Amino acid sequence: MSEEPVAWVIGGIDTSGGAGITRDAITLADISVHACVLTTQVANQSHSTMRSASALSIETLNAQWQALEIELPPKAIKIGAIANTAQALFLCEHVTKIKQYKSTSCFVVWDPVLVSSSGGVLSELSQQSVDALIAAVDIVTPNVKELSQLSGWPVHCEKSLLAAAKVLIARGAKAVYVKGGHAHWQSTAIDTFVSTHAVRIFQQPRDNMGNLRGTGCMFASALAGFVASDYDIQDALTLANAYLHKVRNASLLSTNSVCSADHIHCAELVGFPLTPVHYPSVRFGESDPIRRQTPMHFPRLTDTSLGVYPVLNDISQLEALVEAGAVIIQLRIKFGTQDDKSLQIAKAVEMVKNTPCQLFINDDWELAIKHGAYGVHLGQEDLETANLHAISRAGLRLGISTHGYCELQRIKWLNPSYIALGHIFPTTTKDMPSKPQGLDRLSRYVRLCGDTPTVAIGGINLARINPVASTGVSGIAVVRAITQAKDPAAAYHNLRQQMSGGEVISDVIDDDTDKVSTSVQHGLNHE
Ligand SMILES: Cc1ncc(COP(=O)(O)OP(=O)(O)O)c(N)n1
Ligand SMILES: Cc1nc(C(=O)O)sc1CCOP(=O)(O)O
Ligand SMILES: [Mg+2]
Repeated sequence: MSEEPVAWVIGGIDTSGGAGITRDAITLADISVHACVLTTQVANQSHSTMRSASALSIETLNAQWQALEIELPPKAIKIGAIANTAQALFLCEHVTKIKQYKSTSCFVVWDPVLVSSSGGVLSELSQQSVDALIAAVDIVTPNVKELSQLSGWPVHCEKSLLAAAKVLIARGAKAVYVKGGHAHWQSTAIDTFVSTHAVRIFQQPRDNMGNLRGTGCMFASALAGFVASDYDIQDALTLANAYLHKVRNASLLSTNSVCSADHIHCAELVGFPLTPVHYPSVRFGESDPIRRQTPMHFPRLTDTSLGVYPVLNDISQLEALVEAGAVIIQLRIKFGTQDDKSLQIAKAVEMVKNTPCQLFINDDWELAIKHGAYGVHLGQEDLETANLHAISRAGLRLGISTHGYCELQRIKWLNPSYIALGHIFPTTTKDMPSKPQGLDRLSRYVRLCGDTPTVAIGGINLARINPVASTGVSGIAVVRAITQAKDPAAAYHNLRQQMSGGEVISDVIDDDTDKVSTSVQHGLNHE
């Protein structure tokens, strides 16, 4: 059996290979996802014309479904062209069932291909079957024209686009992602995600779009593939958007594409998007609070070789760690009155005065300004309420938490002093709504941050610190590994030593960080 996650693609065969399930399978292979293909119809077409299309029977569609269901269950399904109402109702019923009885969840994308990119009408579905399908799947990915057809509303500007997407939500859609590639009113390429509780706007420079076929298929199959690879929906959308941008760039640059005929391009294989240039900038809704004003810049860090970054619950361990040589320390006081916090922050600022230690205050940005701290650390939720201009005007540095591609691409707008990347391993210090990222993702995030210093956080201890350091992060933040140590300064010293090449016992992701840490500590003591 394949080690790769499995995604099913259900749709038409485009005989030219430019779009349809052939293109879906190529896209999934390009991002290391195993594709199972179920055919709804055969569309006899070249890149420029469609001659005819013949639908497969429900029996044949069902036979394909049954052949796969037990042995190759999908983590995600991408549905493309559906030939007729009977097929739409079949898919509705089976998607609903597979989502109900599967122990692992199955994410379903419907790319509502109503007209082929070579100009042919691919399907006419009854309103009832369209509505049922919209409500059965997890996300619908129309372009502007398809959104207008599905919603029955004219779409001619951002406002009407949002209104039409909300019409689909009101009809039972869980989420809609509108591809703005051909939206004539946009000067940049803007894709809009609308769900029952969130709006995300993805923006790319408008490249010369060329005549690349199958981009809708590629986006939706890449989205299914990234969800099958365990990315959450907003990260999968960010990655699929970046993947498409990379495909477009590569395909238009290519001069020897064998598919290039009459200026119609076939997509190049490009693999996982790794470089910042392919990634969209992201806004959390039309009125994202961090976009209230022009792009901001926070002061650079004085020393960017951060090393071990102790995150302390109060000031009791601060002096010892400053003396141990910590280049950066965070005061993260979660309990107590404002008066008590104010007192501790004032004392902390005094304690690091005339030392090289860069002191960050977590959350309490007003107290940090009041007492003249070096910097402030804020999470995504804190950004909704903090006065970023006040922090910037006061000359404080800003560190920001992120937990994946989407948040990372959102906060780049602020040009923070450092970007925190978490949580890398399981942690018991706080409840995390997201999954642990692991080392491979961490390496990729570090690359995406470019010149901005990075900090890894979450479940890092003596056993794990060396592989974390190998990813190239500028700093490694720890809470328990220092605050729960008998001798915090010695723990800091050991972590720093291990970071630069000591023995590594294990790189397992488990929830037993303290045990691993203790066993390595003993190992070092015996040396
Ligand atoms: C270095 C570093 N990274 C992440 C965090 C977490 O910040 P936030 O998401 O605001 O959560 P709280 O710390 O406030 O619980 C951090 N504090 N430091
Ligand atoms: C405070 C915090 N923020 C995280 C994030 O991912 O944003 S993880 C985390 C807890 C880190 O604690 P420990 O080193 O004890 O695992
Ligand atoms: Mg916070």
